[in-house]
Amino acid sequence: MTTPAALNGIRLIVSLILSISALRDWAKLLIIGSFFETCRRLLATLWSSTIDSFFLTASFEDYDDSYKWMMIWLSKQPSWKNVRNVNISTSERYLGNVPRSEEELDPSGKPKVSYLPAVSGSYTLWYKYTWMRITRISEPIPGWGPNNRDSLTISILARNHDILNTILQEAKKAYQDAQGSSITVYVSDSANCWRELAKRRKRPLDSIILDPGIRELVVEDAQDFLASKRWYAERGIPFRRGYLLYGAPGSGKTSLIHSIAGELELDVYIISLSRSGLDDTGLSELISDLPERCIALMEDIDAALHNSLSREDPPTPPNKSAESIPIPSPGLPTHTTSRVSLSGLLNALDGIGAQEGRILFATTNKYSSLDPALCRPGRMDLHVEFKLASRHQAEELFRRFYLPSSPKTPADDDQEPNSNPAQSHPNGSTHDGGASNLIDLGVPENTVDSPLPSPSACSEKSERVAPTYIGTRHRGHAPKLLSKQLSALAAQFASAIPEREVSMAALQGYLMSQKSRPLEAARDVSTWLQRELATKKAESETKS
Ligand SMILES: Nc1ncnc2c1ncn2[C@@H]1O[C@H](COP(=O)(O)OP(=O)(O)OP(=O)(O)O)[C@@H](O)[C@H]1O
Repeated sequence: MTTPAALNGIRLIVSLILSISALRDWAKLLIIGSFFETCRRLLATLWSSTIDSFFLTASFEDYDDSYKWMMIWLSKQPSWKNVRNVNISTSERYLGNVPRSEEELDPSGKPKVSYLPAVSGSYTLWYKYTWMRITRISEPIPGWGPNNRDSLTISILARNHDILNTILQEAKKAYQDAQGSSITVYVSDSANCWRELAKRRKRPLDSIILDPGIRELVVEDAQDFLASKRWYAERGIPFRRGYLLYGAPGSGKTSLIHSIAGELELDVYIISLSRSGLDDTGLSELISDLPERCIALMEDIDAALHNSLSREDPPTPPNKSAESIPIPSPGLPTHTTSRVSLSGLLNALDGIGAQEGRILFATTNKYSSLDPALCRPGRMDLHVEFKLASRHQAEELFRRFYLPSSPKTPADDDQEPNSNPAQSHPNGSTHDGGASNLIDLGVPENTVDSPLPSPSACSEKSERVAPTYIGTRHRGHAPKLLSKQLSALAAQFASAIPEREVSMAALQGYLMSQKSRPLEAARDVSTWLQRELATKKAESETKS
């Protein structure tokens, strides 16, 4: 209870304080200030709740695919082109590395410029009679040095989510349409996280020329597997499938896997067992982070075995620095200090089965050197052998290589001027009247490029100094051949190829050297072949 004496005391103190004029002024200031601050806060709350009820705000972070959707969508907006202060970009990075369609490329094949929101810029845009504000912010990521994280914020003057949903659907579709023609390839980084390496155009399956039935065997098996999820679940069998493609180098193993990925619309995750710093735990992490439907690819698994895998955890090699260990396969890290053990790999492969719908592809050139435990069903269910080129493959490769890329005109079928290329003029022009312009190789006789000219061969007997080079030059396009001519040339080419002696990659390399000269390609293949086989023999003698 407050006694009257205490009340009198308080009253006395207050009147004493108020009697000091400065204190009185401060009190007034305090009250007025508080009043205005309260009003300001009220107004701010009112404003933000008004904004919230009229505006929709959505944020997109650059680590999420939706950011790429929006960037693509924005770059395609007609009204966006009128915006001032934009970033001009020809880089694929901001647009998710999606391959551009033909309309988005300039005549030289380079991407046309894209207008992108400038960093720290705000823009207003009209879309379907709706006003919106777009802000792009770039902020440093703490602890990641100069790396920045981008985000895009879109505020739309709308009461409900319909317009945002429409934009998102449209943006996603634009992205997927662009992606429809490509597959994404991922690799793991040193922190054992998957990161996008590249987008690759889908390779048509029929461009992989194998012995009859092989391509269909693998593709149909994979298709059937993906469609059998329930079958596996009902029987309690882990929903997994492993393919081991083995055989000659350059026979199309990797190409087939990428092509199948395109056919099945699956992304490819490259697991490099020989990656520096990778150990059993890291491998399990990587595998458990794979998405539900994808292709996990382990290339040259024998090289990884040879270099880094053992039954037990391998000891650190004495007196041998990580840098001195050779690289097992191209495109992968240059040095290996991988500490993956075979048992770790086997466990990880079984772990793959625990996840739904993953397909594992492994390739090797040394089938016999693989541990039987690795190859057993359940880990590698289907083993497919890839051999050196057969005559059939050589013929098909030739046919595809010189197939005209422009659409076939009816005139091609109507005019069949000279179906026997052996009768054509040595320089490639035919002598049959009206259709002679269909084949005009435009090269003088005896000007066949050597596929791998020695530097000295390239630089000799020329008055002006000829460029010195190794490799084959890329020259123009082949003349248009009629289908009969193409078949005859392909047969002539294939008849010179011995069964299973050279790889498809070597044949492709030879045809590249004759890119615009199909007649010479068929005519001179024997000469090239002799050289090729002699080189191979010399190489194998050096090895043994
Ligand atoms: N069967 C084939 N059909 C079409 N092209 C082929 C075929 N085999 C190889 N090639 C061509 O040869 C090149 C190398 O092929 P790829 O990398 O697929 O061979 P690989 O068997 O995986 O070789 P490696 O075992 O050395 O990795 C590619 O450019 C590919 O186009």
